[in-house]
Order: sequence, then C-alpha cells, then structure tokens
Amino acid sequence: MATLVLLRHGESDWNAKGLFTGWVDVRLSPAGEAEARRGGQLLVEAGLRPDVVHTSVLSRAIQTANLALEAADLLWLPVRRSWRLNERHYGALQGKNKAQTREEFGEEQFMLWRRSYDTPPPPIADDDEYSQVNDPRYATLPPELMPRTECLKDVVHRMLPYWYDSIVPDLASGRTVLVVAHGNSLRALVKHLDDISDEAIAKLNIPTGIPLRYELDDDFKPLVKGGEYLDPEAAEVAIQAVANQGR
Ligand SMILES: O=C(O)[C@@H](CO)OP(=O)(O)O
Repeated sequence: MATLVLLRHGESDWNAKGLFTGWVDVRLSPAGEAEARRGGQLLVEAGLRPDVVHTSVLSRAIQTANLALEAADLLWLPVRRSWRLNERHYGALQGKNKAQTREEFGEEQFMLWRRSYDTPPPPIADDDEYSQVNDPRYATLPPELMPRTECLKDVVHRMLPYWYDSIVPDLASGRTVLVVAHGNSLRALVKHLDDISDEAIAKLNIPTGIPLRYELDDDFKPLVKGGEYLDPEAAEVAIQAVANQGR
C-alpha cells in the first residue's frame, strides 16, 4: 500500500480574471497563496507527512508547493520538477478570456476545447506573446516534444512516462508522495488512476488548493475510487466554481 496526495495550485491571477492560462507562467493571487497555506495545514490536520514532492516547472505550482510545505514545516523535503506535470498547453486560447471565447464560438465549441478528451484548441503561433518557444526552462526539451497546443489525451501521453518512471518508484519504495500540479495535468492523472472513460472525464473538475488523498494497492491503483479530499465540503463548492468558469 502507498499514499499519494494530489494538490492543484491555489488560485492564480489569471484564474481570478477568467483567462485561459495553460503554459503561461502566471503567479498565484493573494487568495491563491492563502489556499496553498491552507492546503499545507490540511495535510498536518490529516496527519499526512509526505516524504517527497513532485511539481511542474510552472511558478504557480512551485509557489503552492513552497507555501504548503512551509505551513506544514516541511520545507526541507526533496522536490523534483518536470514539464510533464505542466498544465495542458492551451494553444491559441492562452491569454484569451473564457467568457468572451464562449460568447464568440458558442457553448459547444467552448466545451469541446475546454473539456473534450481529444479535440485540441488551434495551435499557438511561435510569435504569439503567450508562446513558450523561447522560454529557457524548455531549452533542453527536444523540439518534437514542445507542444503548440494539447488536448487532454496529449497530456495523458506526456504525463504517464513521468508517473511510471519517477512517481511510481517513489511510491514503490514506501514513500508518501505529494504531487503539486494543475487542473488538467491532475485530471489526466486521475483519469489514469480511476480508469475514467474518455467521455466521463469531461465532467471531472479539480478544485484549487485542496489536497486529494489516494491510498493505492500493489498495482498503484486506488483502493477507493476518486480518493478523498481533505476538505470535502470546500472541495464540492470549488469544483462547481471550476465547472462554471466562462459563464
Ligand atoms: O486556463 C487553464 O489553464 C485551465 C486551468 O486554470 O483552465 P480550464 O479549467 O478552463 O481548463
């Protein structure tokens, strides 16, 4: 048996403004910083002490991990980071307002881009102000792996090698693992863990800043499907808020 804790970063400035974010390196809002600290307190209250932490290479996840670990007096923990835990690349929608996009393209297209399993948004141009092609943190990424857009299926495919090669070995050695990442990279991981169908995953939303705990069996599959949010009531409200973005 192994314990895995998933934590979506706290609210970012662009979450607050209702903008598609993806790989744009937006920071936490003051409310998001408070959520991250609360996430750390929830770990303490639940008696959960991670042994190792994995984050994306985006600042909002890194800030969240730091604030949560500080609140739990665990800043000393080993941390590893990978682009494979990044938010879904939102293509040409990065920087666009969600409500305006929904108005311009209609509900069906908006939801297809936002939540369908295999329809990516149009790709972002390399000279777009919100492109990451010249971002130094991806300088060593092979060019053929650098996305210009992604659907959730693409995220599953680029996230799973990290799950199997880096996170599962930590779990297998008996460590409690904390993964601090993003709405859609965590949807990809939850889809894999809970065997959620391509259709049903459209309805799954992950709240910001509330740890989600999974106890895993020897095959690294959940003993209880869906895991357990450490603050289930707050999670329910926050899940609805994510689902309703753009409305
Ligand atoms: O904008 C984004 O990158 C994501 C997460 O904030 O949004 P959504 O929930 O619409 O996929």
